[in-house]
Amino acid sequence: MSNGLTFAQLRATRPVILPSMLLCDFGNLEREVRAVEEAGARALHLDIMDGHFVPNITYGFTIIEAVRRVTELPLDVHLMITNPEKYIPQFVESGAGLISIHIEAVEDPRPLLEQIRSLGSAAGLVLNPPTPVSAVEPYLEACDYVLAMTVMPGYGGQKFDESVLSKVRELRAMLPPEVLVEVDGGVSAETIAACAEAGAEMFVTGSAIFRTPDYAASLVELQRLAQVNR
Ligand SMILES: O=C(CO)[C@H](O)[C@H](O)COP(=O)(O)O
Repeated sequence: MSNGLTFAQLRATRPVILPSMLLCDFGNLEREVRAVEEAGARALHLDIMDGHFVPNITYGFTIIEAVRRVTELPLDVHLMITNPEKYIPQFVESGAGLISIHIEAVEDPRPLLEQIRSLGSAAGLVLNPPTPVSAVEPYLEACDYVLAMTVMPGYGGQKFDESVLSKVRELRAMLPPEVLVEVDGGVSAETIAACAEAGAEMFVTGSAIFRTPDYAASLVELQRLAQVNR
């Protein structure tokens, strides 16, 4: 199976809401993937945590491969791990169409971003709430998207950090239109419009979908609120 729509095809459908599988029922993974796809999701977000870069531990290649087997949606794989350079090819092989790495995890992200692109996936650079935009600025031309974390990474269900909105604005002003700004953490019906207004066009949402009774209704509402006229 292919790794789904290309990033360019996905970008053409922005704004994009990405359900974060971290919050799904892993005992029914296939059913959850099919449910969000049927609800209208056009891409999925998968969080890889190693217990070193972040305190939590999630899952690895096996789960990415399992999700890849049941959907052709693009998989946006967020690496919250130390030494991401050891694992990029295997994540691409597992089915990751988009891969993001943390600026805080590496000395120089450029070779990794280039490697991700050379293997045919879209390359993203992530910054945590305390990290300034100046830290990622030298590498922006090697990125297809930049993920501004709106919580400290590690767990779903945290409170959205409003102070990150100014960084989203700063990034949007700096980046060419084809490079997208993504937000992740506490993104909900209450916070998504402010993110969109600041310039975000990719929205990772865990609780705001998986902790609601009707995934389709939640996705439609988030999609409506993310629509801003530029
Ligand atoms: O990266 C993450 C946590 O580190 C998750 O993607 C994110 O927190 C999603 O959950 P929620 O929308 O409930 O905040």
